[in-house]
Amino acid sequence: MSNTKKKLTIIGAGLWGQALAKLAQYNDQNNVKIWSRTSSESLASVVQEADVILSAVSMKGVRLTVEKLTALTIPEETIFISATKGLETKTLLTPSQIWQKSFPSHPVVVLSGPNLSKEIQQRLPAATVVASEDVVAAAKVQEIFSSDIFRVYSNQDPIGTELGGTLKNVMAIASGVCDGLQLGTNAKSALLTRALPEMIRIGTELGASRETFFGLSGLGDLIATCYSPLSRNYRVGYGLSEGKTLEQILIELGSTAEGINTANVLIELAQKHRIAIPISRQVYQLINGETTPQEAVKELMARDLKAEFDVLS
Ligand SMILES: NC(=O)C1=CN([C@@H]2O[C@H](COP(=O)(O)OP(=O)(O)OC[C@H]3O[C@@H](n4cnc5c(N)ncnc54)[C@H](OP(=O)(O)O)[C@@H]3O)[C@@H](O)[C@H]2O)C=CC1
Ligand SMILES: O=C(CO)COP(=O)(O)O
Repeated sequence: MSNTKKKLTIIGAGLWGQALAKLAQYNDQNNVKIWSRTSSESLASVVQEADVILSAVSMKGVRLTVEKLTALTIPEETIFISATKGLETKTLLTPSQIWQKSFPSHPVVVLSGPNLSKEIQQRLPAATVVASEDVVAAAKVQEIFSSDIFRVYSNQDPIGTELGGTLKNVMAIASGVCDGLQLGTNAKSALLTRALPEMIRIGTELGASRETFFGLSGLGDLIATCYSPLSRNYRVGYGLSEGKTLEQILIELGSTAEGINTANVLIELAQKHRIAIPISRQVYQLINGETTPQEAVKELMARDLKAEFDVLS
Protein backbone atom coordinates (compact mmCIF):
# COMPACT_ATOMS: atom_id res chain seq x y z
CA MET A 1 0.00 0.00 0.00
CA SER A 2 1.25 3.56 -0.65
CA ASN A 3 2.70 5.73 2.13
CA THR A 4 -0.26 8.13 2.08
CA LYS A 5 -2.58 7.68 5.02
CA LYS A 6 -5.72 5.66 4.29
CA LYS A 7 -8.99 7.47 4.94
CA LEU A 8 -11.34 5.19 6.84
CA THR A 9 -14.90 6.14 7.79
CA ILE A 10 -16.68 3.96 10.34
CA ILE A 11 -20.49 4.09 10.34
CA GLY A 12 -21.97 3.13 13.71
CA ALA A 13 -20.55 4.37 16.99
CA GLY A 14 -21.73 1.45 19.12
CA LEU A 15 -19.35 -0.77 21.10
CA TRP A 16 -17.94 -2.45 18.01
CA GLY A 17 -17.63 0.69 15.88
CA GLN A 18 -15.73 2.43 18.68
CA ALA A 19 -13.43 -0.54 19.28
CA LEU A 20 -12.65 -0.79 15.56
CA ALA A 21 -11.97 2.96 15.40
CA LYS A 22 -9.50 2.57 18.24
CA LEU A 23 -7.75 -0.31 16.45
CA ALA A 24 -7.51 1.65 13.21
CA GLN A 25 -6.23 4.73 15.05
CA TYR A 26 -3.65 2.63 16.90
CA ASN A 27 -2.14 1.95 13.48
CA ASP A 28 -1.03 5.50 12.70
CA GLN A 29 -1.12 4.96 8.93
CA ASN A 30 -4.84 5.74 8.99
CA ASN A 31 -7.06 8.79 9.14
CA VAL A 32 -10.16 7.60 10.96
CA LYS A 33 -13.61 9.16 11.20
CA ILE A 34 -16.51 7.62 13.08
CA TRP A 35 -20.12 8.53 12.40
CA SER A 36 -23.34 7.85 14.29
CA ARG A 37 -26.93 8.90 13.65
CA THR A 38 -26.53 11.55 16.33
CA SER A 39 -23.37 13.07 14.82
CA SER A 40 -23.51 16.76 13.95
CA GLU A 41 -21.74 16.11 10.62
CA SER A 42 -23.73 14.74 7.70
CA LEU A 43 -23.12 11.20 6.45
CA ALA A 44 -22.32 12.65 3.02
CA SER A 45 -19.51 14.79 4.44
CA VAL A 46 -17.84 11.93 6.38
CA VAL A 47 -17.86 9.47 3.48
CA GLN A 48 -16.67 12.05 0.98
CA GLU A 49 -13.09 11.13 0.00
CA ALA A 50 -13.10 7.97 2.16
CA ASP A 51 -10.92 5.18 0.72
CA VAL A 52 -12.70 2.67 2.91
CA ILE A 53 -16.18 2.73 4.52
CA LEU A 54 -16.79 0.29 7.38
CA SER A 55 -20.26 -0.51 8.63
CA ALA A 56 -20.43 -1.57 12.29
CA VAL A 57 -24.16 -1.05 12.67
CA SER A 58 -26.35 -3.78 14.10
CA MET A 59 -28.40 -5.93 11.70
CA LYS A 60 -31.55 -3.86 12.05
CA GLY A 61 -29.67 -0.78 10.80
CA VAL A 62 -27.87 -2.31 7.81
CA ARG A 63 -30.58 -1.86 5.17
CA LEU A 64 -31.22 1.76 6.21
CA THR A 65 -27.50 2.53 6.16
CA VAL A 66 -27.08 0.97 2.71
CA GLU A 67 -30.04 2.98 1.41
CA LYS A 68 -28.58 6.21 2.76
CA LEU A 69 -25.28 5.49 1.02
CA THR A 70 -26.79 4.43 -2.31
CA ALA A 71 -28.37 7.89 -2.45
CA LEU A 72 -24.83 9.38 -2.46
CA THR A 73 -22.16 9.09 -5.13
CA ILE A 74 -19.47 6.73 -3.88
CA PRO A 75 -16.52 6.13 -6.26
CA GLU A 76 -16.21 2.52 -7.43
CA GLU A 77 -12.75 2.07 -5.93
CA THR A 78 -14.07 2.76 -2.41
CA ILE A 79 -13.94 -0.43 -0.35
CA PHE A 80 -16.87 -1.38 1.89
CA ILE A 81 -16.21 -3.42 5.02
CA SER A 82 -19.06 -5.18 6.78
CA ALA A 83 -18.50 -5.95 10.49
CA THR A 84 -22.11 -6.83 11.36
CA LYS A 85 -22.94 -10.34 12.61
CA GLY A 86 -26.54 -11.03 11.65
CA LEU A 87 -29.13 -12.13 9.09
CA GLU A 88 -31.84 -9.97 7.56
CA THR A 89 -35.46 -10.81 8.33
CA LYS A 90 -37.56 -11.71 5.27
CA THR A 91 -34.73 -11.63 2.67
CA LEU A 92 -32.61 -14.05 4.78
CA LEU A 93 -29.54 -12.27 3.39
CA THR A 94 -26.24 -11.76 5.19
CA PRO A 95 -25.04 -8.16 5.67
CA SER A 96 -22.27 -8.50 3.07
CA GLN A 97 -24.78 -9.86 0.54
CA ILE A 98 -26.90 -6.74 1.12
CA TRP A 99 -23.85 -4.51 0.61
CA GLN A 100 -22.70 -6.36 -2.51
CA LYS A 101 -26.16 -6.40 -4.12
CA SER A 102 -26.51 -2.66 -3.54
CA PHE A 103 -22.96 -1.85 -4.64
CA PRO A 104 -22.21 -4.52 -7.29
CA SER A 105 -19.12 -2.76 -8.66
CA HIS A 106 -17.49 -2.05 -5.29
CA PRO A 107 -15.17 -4.38 -3.38
CA VAL A 108 -16.89 -5.69 -0.23
CA VAL A 109 -14.82 -7.16 2.60
CA VAL A 110 -16.12 -8.99 5.68
CA LEU A 111 -14.33 -8.49 9.00
CA SER A 112 -15.12 -11.12 11.61
CA GLY A 113 -13.40 -13.04 14.39
CA PRO A 114 -13.25 -13.70 18.12
CA ASN A 115 -13.28 -10.02 19.05
CA LEU A 116 -15.08 -9.15 22.28
CA SER A 117 -15.07 -5.35 22.16
CA LYS A 118 -14.24 -4.86 25.84
CA GLU A 119 -10.99 -6.79 25.48
CA ILE A 120 -10.16 -4.88 22.29
CA GLN A 121 -10.75 -1.61 24.16
CA GLN A 122 -8.29 -2.81 26.80
CA ARG A 123 -5.74 -3.36 24.03
CA LEU A 124 -5.44 -7.05 24.80
CA PRO A 125 -4.00 -9.06 21.87
CA ALA A 126 -6.53 -10.50 19.42
CA ALA A 127 -6.80 -11.86 15.91
CA THR A 128 -9.44 -11.55 13.22
CA VAL A 129 -10.19 -12.39 9.60
CA VAL A 130 -10.85 -10.16 6.61
CA ALA A 131 -12.52 -12.01 3.75
CA SER A 132 -13.34 -11.02 0.22
CA GLU A 133 -13.46 -12.39 -3.28
CA ASP A 134 -11.36 -9.31 -4.09
CA VAL A 135 -7.95 -10.29 -2.71
CA VAL A 136 -6.44 -6.86 -3.32
CA ALA A 137 -9.17 -5.18 -1.26
CA ALA A 138 -8.78 -7.76 1.52
CA ALA A 139 -5.03 -7.13 1.61
CA LYS A 140 -5.63 -3.38 1.95
CA VAL A 141 -8.01 -3.91 4.85
CA GLN A 142 -5.54 -6.33 6.43
CA GLU A 143 -2.94 -3.55 6.45
CA ILE A 144 -5.34 -0.95 7.81
CA PHE A 145 -6.13 -2.96 10.93
CA SER A 146 -2.92 -4.96 11.54
CA SER A 147 -0.80 -3.94 14.49
CA ASP A 148 1.14 -5.49 17.36
CA ILE A 149 -2.15 -5.92 19.27
CA PHE A 150 -4.32 -7.08 16.37
CA ARG A 151 -3.31 -9.86 13.99
CA VAL A 152 -5.38 -9.92 10.82
CA TYR A 153 -5.65 -13.00 8.58
CA SER A 154 -7.31 -13.05 5.16
CA ASN A 155 -9.33 -15.53 3.15
CA GLN A 156 -11.54 -15.60 0.05
CA ASP A 157 -14.73 -16.91 1.69
CA PRO A 158 -16.72 -13.84 2.81
CA ILE A 159 -19.96 -15.78 3.34
CA GLY A 160 -18.32 -18.49 5.46
CA THR A 161 -16.42 -15.91 7.49
CA GLU A 162 -19.54 -13.88 8.08
CA LEU A 163 -21.74 -16.88 8.91
CA GLY A 164 -19.27 -18.15 11.51
CA GLY A 165 -19.70 -14.91 13.47
CA THR A 166 -23.42 -14.84 12.94
CA LEU A 167 -24.34 -18.44 13.76
CA LYS A 168 -22.17 -18.68 16.86
CA ASN A 169 -24.33 -15.97 18.47
CA VAL A 170 -27.21 -18.46 18.65
CA MET A 171 -24.85 -21.07 20.10
CA ALA A 172 -23.66 -18.52 22.68
CA ILE A 173 -27.24 -18.22 23.92
CA ALA A 174 -27.36 -22.03 24.29
CA SER A 175 -24.01 -21.93 26.05
CA GLY A 176 -25.23 -19.33 28.54
CA VAL A 177 -28.17 -21.61 29.34
CA CYS A 178 -25.80 -24.55 29.80
CA ASP A 179 -23.63 -22.63 32.27
CA GLY A 180 -26.59 -21.02 34.02
CA LEU A 181 -28.15 -24.41 34.66
CA GLN A 182 -24.73 -25.66 35.86
CA LEU A 183 -24.83 -28.63 33.52
CA GLY A 184 -21.08 -29.18 33.82
CA THR A 185 -18.04 -29.31 31.59
CA ASN A 186 -19.02 -32.52 29.76
CA ALA A 187 -22.31 -30.99 28.68
CA LYS A 188 -20.64 -27.76 27.60
CA SER A 189 -18.07 -29.66 25.56
CA ALA A 190 -20.81 -31.74 23.90
CA LEU A 191 -22.83 -28.62 23.13
CA LEU A 192 -19.97 -26.74 21.48
CA THR A 193 -18.72 -29.77 19.57
CA ARG A 194 -22.19 -30.44 18.16
CA ALA A 195 -22.69 -26.71 17.49
CA LEU A 196 -19.88 -26.64 14.94
CA PRO A 197 -21.34 -29.24 12.49
CA GLU A 198 -24.70 -27.48 12.81
CA MET A 199 -23.02 -24.22 11.77
CA ILE A 200 -21.22 -26.03 8.94
CA ARG A 201 -24.47 -27.58 7.65
CA ILE A 202 -26.06 -24.15 7.37
CA GLY A 203 -22.94 -22.49 5.99
CA THR A 204 -22.17 -25.03 3.27
CA GLU A 205 -25.81 -25.01 2.16
CA LEU A 206 -25.46 -21.24 1.70
CA GLY A 207 -22.29 -21.58 -0.34
CA ALA A 208 -19.60 -21.26 2.35
CA SER A 209 -16.50 -23.39 2.46
CA ARG A 210 -16.46 -26.04 5.24
CA GLU A 211 -12.85 -25.22 6.08
CA THR A 212 -13.65 -21.63 7.04
CA PHE A 213 -15.65 -22.84 10.06
CA PHE A 214 -12.50 -24.38 11.56
CA GLY A 215 -10.80 -20.97 11.52
CA LEU A 216 -10.91 -17.87 13.70
CA SER A 217 -14.28 -16.66 12.45
CA GLY A 218 -15.90 -20.05 13.09
CA LEU A 219 -14.48 -22.21 15.84
CA GLY A 220 -12.47 -19.26 17.19
CA ASP A 221 -15.49 -17.03 17.68
CA LEU A 222 -17.57 -19.95 18.94
CA ILE A 223 -15.06 -20.55 21.74
CA ALA A 224 -14.70 -16.86 22.63
CA THR A 225 -18.39 -16.16 22.81
CA CYS A 226 -19.54 -19.41 24.40
CA TYR A 227 -16.98 -19.10 27.20
CA SER A 228 -17.16 -15.42 28.03
CA PRO A 229 -19.64 -13.58 30.21
CA LEU A 230 -18.53 -10.52 28.19
CA SER A 231 -20.66 -11.93 25.37
CA ARG A 232 -24.11 -10.39 25.36
CA ASN A 233 -25.60 -13.43 23.67
CA TYR A 234 -24.15 -15.67 26.36
CA ARG A 235 -25.70 -13.35 28.96
CA VAL A 236 -29.10 -13.67 27.25
CA GLY A 237 -28.91 -17.47 27.65
CA TYR A 238 -27.64 -17.21 31.21
CA GLY A 239 -30.49 -14.86 32.12
CA LEU A 240 -33.09 -17.18 30.59
CA SER A 241 -31.70 -20.05 32.67
CA GLU A 242 -32.28 -17.92 35.77
CA GLY A 243 -35.94 -17.56 34.84
CA LYS A 244 -35.71 -13.94 33.68
CA THR A 245 -37.87 -12.83 30.77
CA LEU A 246 -36.21 -11.85 27.51
CA GLU A 247 -37.58 -8.35 27.94
CA GLN A 248 -36.00 -8.05 31.40
CA ILE A 249 -32.67 -9.38 30.12
CA LEU A 250 -32.58 -6.94 27.20
CA ILE A 251 -33.31 -3.99 29.48
CA GLU A 252 -30.45 -5.03 31.79
CA LEU A 253 -28.16 -5.57 28.78
CA GLY A 254 -28.92 -2.20 27.17
CA SER A 255 -27.07 -3.39 24.09
CA THR A 256 -27.34 -5.54 20.98
CA ALA A 257 -27.65 -9.35 21.16
CA GLU A 258 -27.92 -10.41 17.51
CA GLY A 259 -28.45 -14.11 18.32
CA ILE A 260 -32.12 -13.45 19.07
CA ASN A 261 -32.96 -12.13 15.61
CA THR A 262 -30.60 -14.63 14.01
CA ALA A 263 -32.39 -17.57 15.66
CA ASN A 264 -35.72 -16.28 14.36
CA VAL A 265 -34.37 -15.90 10.81
CA LEU A 266 -32.59 -19.26 10.97
CA ILE A 267 -35.84 -21.13 11.53
CA GLU A 268 -37.15 -19.86 8.20
CA LEU A 269 -33.86 -20.47 6.48
CA ALA A 270 -33.60 -24.03 7.79
CA GLN A 271 -37.13 -24.76 6.68
CA LYS A 272 -36.49 -23.35 3.21
CA HIS A 273 -33.27 -25.35 2.74
CA ARG A 274 -34.35 -28.39 4.81
CA ILE A 275 -31.39 -28.21 7.19
CA ALA A 276 -31.39 -29.89 10.61
CA ILE A 277 -30.67 -27.26 13.28
CA PRO A 278 -31.49 -29.00 16.58
CA ILE A 279 -29.59 -26.63 18.90
CA SER A 280 -30.69 -23.43 17.15
CA ARG A 281 -34.28 -24.74 17.12
CA GLN A 282 -34.25 -25.13 20.91
CA VAL A 283 -32.83 -21.60 21.25
CA TYR A 284 -35.60 -20.33 18.95
CA GLN A 285 -38.28 -22.05 21.04
CA LEU A 286 -36.74 -20.78 24.26
CA ILE A 287 -36.58 -17.12 23.24
CA ASN A 288 -40.12 -17.33 21.89
CA GLY A 289 -41.49 -18.78 25.13
CA GLU A 290 -42.28 -22.18 23.56
CA THR A 291 -40.05 -24.20 25.88
CA THR A 292 -38.14 -23.88 29.14
CA PRO A 293 -34.37 -24.20 29.58
CA GLN A 294 -34.84 -27.59 31.28
CA GLU A 295 -37.18 -28.90 28.55
CA ALA A 296 -34.77 -27.71 25.87
CA VAL A 297 -31.97 -29.79 27.41
CA LYS A 298 -34.28 -32.83 27.66
CA GLU A 299 -35.27 -32.47 23.99
CA LEU A 300 -31.67 -32.36 22.84
CA MET A 301 -30.77 -35.43 24.92
CA ALA A 302 -33.77 -37.38 23.61
CA ARG A 303 -33.06 -36.97 19.87
CA ASP A 304 -32.86 -40.08 17.69
CA LEU A 305 -29.58 -41.94 17.95
CA LYS A 306 -27.27 -41.40 15.00
CA ALA A 307 -23.74 -41.76 13.68
CA GLU A 308 -21.45 -38.99 14.93
CA PHE A 309 -20.40 -37.86 11.46
CA ASP A 310 -23.80 -38.07 9.80
CA VAL A 311 -23.51 -34.88 7.72
CA LEU A 312 -27.24 -34.32 7.49
CA SER A 313 -28.08 -34.17 11.18
N1 LIG B 1 -19.46 -5.60 20.55
C1 LIG B 1 -18.74 -6.62 20.10
O1 LIG B 1 -17.96 -7.22 20.84
C2 LIG B 1 -18.85 -7.04 18.66
C3 LIG B 1 -19.96 -6.75 17.90
N2 LIG B 1 -20.06 -7.18 16.61
C4 LIG B 1 -21.25 -6.91 15.81
O2 LIG B 1 -21.30 -5.53 15.51
C5 LIG B 1 -22.66 -5.09 15.35
C6 LIG B 1 -22.90 -3.88 16.26
O3 LIG B 1 -22.70 -4.30 17.59
P1 LIG B 1 -22.36 -3.30 18.78
O4 LIG B 1 -21.65 -2.08 18.29
O5 LIG B 1 -21.71 -4.10 19.79
O6 LIG B 1 -23.83 -2.88 19.24
P2 LIG B 1 -24.29 -1.62 20.10
O7 LIG B 1 -25.59 -2.00 20.70
O8 LIG B 1 -23.19 -1.15 20.99
O9 LIG B 1 -24.53 -0.49 19.00
C7 LIG B 1 -25.53 -0.65 18.02
C8 LIG B 1 -25.02 -0.08 16.73
O10 LIG B 1 -25.98 -0.30 15.71
C9 LIG B 1 -26.39 0.93 15.15
N3 LIG B 1 -27.85 0.90 14.93
C10 LIG B 1 -28.78 0.35 15.74
N4 LIG B 1 -30.01 0.52 15.21
C11 LIG B 1 -29.84 1.19 14.06
C12 LIG B 1 -30.71 1.67 13.05
N5 LIG B 1 -32.03 1.48 13.13
N6 LIG B 1 -30.19 2.33 12.00
C13 LIG B 1 -28.85 2.52 11.90
N7 LIG B 1 -27.97 2.09 12.84
C14 LIG B 1 -28.45 1.43 13.89
C15 LIG B 1 -25.99 2.00 16.14
O11 LIG B 1 -25.73 3.15 15.38
P3 LIG B 1 -25.49 4.62 16.01
O12 LIG B 1 -24.05 4.65 16.41
O13 LIG B 1 -25.80 5.52 14.88
O14 LIG B 1 -26.44 4.74 17.17
C16 LIG B 1 -24.76 1.41 16.78
O15 LIG B 1 -23.62 1.67 16.01
C17 LIG B 1 -23.52 -6.32 15.70
O16 LIG B 1 -23.91 -6.96 14.51
C18 LIG B 1 -22.57 -7.21 16.50
O17 LIG B 1 -22.90 -8.58 16.41
C19 LIG B 1 -19.05 -7.86 16.02
C20 LIG B 1 -17.91 -8.14 16.73
C21 LIG B 1 -17.73 -7.76 18.10
O1 LIG C 1 -19.17 -11.19 18.35
C1 LIG C 1 -18.67 -10.97 19.43
C2 LIG C 1 -17.31 -11.40 19.78
O2 LIG C 1 -16.62 -11.93 18.70
C3 LIG C 1 -19.47 -10.25 20.45
O3 LIG C 1 -20.34 -11.14 21.02
P1 LIG C 1 -21.71 -10.62 21.67
O4 LIG C 1 -22.44 -9.88 20.58
O5 LIG C 1 -22.39 -11.85 22.15
O6 LIG C 1 -21.31 -9.69 22.79
